[in-house]
Amino acid sequence: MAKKNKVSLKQVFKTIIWPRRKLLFIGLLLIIISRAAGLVPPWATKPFIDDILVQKNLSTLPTLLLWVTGAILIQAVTSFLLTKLLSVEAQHLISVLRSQVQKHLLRLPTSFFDNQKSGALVSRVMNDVEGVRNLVGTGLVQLIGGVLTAIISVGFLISINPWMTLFIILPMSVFGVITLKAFSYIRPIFRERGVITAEVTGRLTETLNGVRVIKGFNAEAQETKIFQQGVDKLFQNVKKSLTSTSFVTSSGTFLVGLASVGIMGLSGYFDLSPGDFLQFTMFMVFMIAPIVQMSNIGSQLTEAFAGLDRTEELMNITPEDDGSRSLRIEGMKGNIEFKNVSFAYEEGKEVVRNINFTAPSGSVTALVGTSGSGKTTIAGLAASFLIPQGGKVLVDGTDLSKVVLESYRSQLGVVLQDDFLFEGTIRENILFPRPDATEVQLLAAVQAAHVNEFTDRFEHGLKTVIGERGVKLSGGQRQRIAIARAILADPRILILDEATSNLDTESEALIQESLRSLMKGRTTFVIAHRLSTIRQADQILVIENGEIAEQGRHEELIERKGRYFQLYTYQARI
Ligand SMILES: Nc1ncnc2c1ncn2[C@@H]1O[C@H](COP(=O)(O)OP(=O)(O)OP(=O)(O)O)[C@@H](O)[C@H]1O
Repeated sequence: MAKKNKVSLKQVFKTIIWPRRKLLFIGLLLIIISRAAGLVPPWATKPFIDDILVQKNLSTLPTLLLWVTGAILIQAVTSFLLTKLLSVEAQHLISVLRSQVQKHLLRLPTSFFDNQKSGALVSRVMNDVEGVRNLVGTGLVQLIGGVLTAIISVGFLISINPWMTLFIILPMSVFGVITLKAFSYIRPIFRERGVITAEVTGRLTETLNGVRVIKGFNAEAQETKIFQQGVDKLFQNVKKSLTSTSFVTSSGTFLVGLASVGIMGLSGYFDLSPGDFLQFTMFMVFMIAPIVQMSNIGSQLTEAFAGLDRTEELMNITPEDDGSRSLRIEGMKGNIEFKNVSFAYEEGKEVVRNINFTAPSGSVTALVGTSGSGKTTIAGLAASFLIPQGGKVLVDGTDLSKVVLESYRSQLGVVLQDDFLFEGTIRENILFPRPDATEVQLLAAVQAAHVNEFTDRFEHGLKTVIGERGVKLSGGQRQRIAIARAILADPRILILDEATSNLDTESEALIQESLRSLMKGRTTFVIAHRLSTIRQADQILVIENGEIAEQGRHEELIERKGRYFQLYTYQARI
């Protein structure tokens, strides 16, 4: 599972900085040029005041103006290039990282998603990696540039007056220590912010998805309260970090002010010329400004690291196909065998046990039983979504837990109760497992699933857009699209969770027919709710408390007058 991870500087350097060393080097070069040019105006103050203003020696004025103008121009051009080069690369990196995280996420086992809010995961994919903008973007380079400018400015300051320089370096060192302390305090706050944002986003997504239930139970006020608590938590977090960042900024301002007061006093004592005084003050500003700026950039970098910490945590979760699976099943027949299978979601709490049965290639196995008896779990085991803790699931005699998932799942089709359809056209939704299918194959699937019976009535036929921005479909129509999709995918093994919703007789008949086309010739596991499906099944497994209570065909089981007979007789629906 997830390790609590803290991204090390070394790691960041190796994976993010080093691969972009050329670009960052150019950035650094640009920043050096820009900062060097930035030093020209303060340097120019001394000759301007002492020679031109005081001595009235105007001959050097044009040269001086030219120098300053040139320096300003260089600064403008370099800052433009810096943004263009580095910010673009930073944004590119963000998109690469987002894709990597999304890809990793999809490789995680379904059990991972059982315990996560989808909105929270969205936030982790989209927001947590944003921070690298500050690492690769101008942030890091500015930081280095700032340090360089500060160092060069100190050199100039010493050349003007070493004692006065010492006087300003002291408060600045205090400031440096305060800043460092503040950042180590802020980093966990930023990390926590990511967690809170994800939580709040997750809850909000759930609220919006479940708006009918919320309204139905008149629970708006309660949801609002929960959301308010969430955003307040976020606010408290931001407040905490704001307090420390503003403390850093204010202490910076105070110490700078203190240094200026000292310089004023000392310049009288050391008897500086007006030009020297102004030059000193300007260089001082040039030394201090980057240090203050560094505190801002520092907080950006801290944020970046906090986000990367969280991304790293996600990336460290072991994917379901972690390389330990090595067998591929070529030309699958689709014989499935459960051998003494047991499974527990939580340690020590087995929900299915001692499951033994064979589902020969092309047969239909109906799973029936009361709610919570373990039907979905057994289907999940057959679908390779779950791995048995005891016993084996064999596919054509091969242990499924050793099979490369992609090689198995490419032969698997899943049609679930509330099968999800994408926002898009009906055509796209059917083509989604097999985008390269031919028109003939598509239309065959459409006909077999009786989708054309309602799409023919639509103006745009199969190209009708469904979902939020399109036509709303009935439950039965959605099911038929899901069935057409599975027919087109043409899997060897099919997992079917039959919808429980009651349909009118005509739709019911159409769906039955569609399902018949779908199941034909495929090894099917159906969590069955309809008697018509159950009657057709080659074998019925009656599941009770995680075990197979009875097994056989409909007629046999009825004759046996056991558990199945009870279910069949006493319940309107199984
Ligand atoms: N992700 C999970 N984590 C922990 N326990 C789970 C999880 N999913 C199911 N269970 C538990 O496992 C048992 C079997 O659940 P399962 O979903 O397989 O039953 P089912 O027969 O399919 O029920 P239903 O007909 O109501 O869908 C139940 O007691 C359920 O609480």
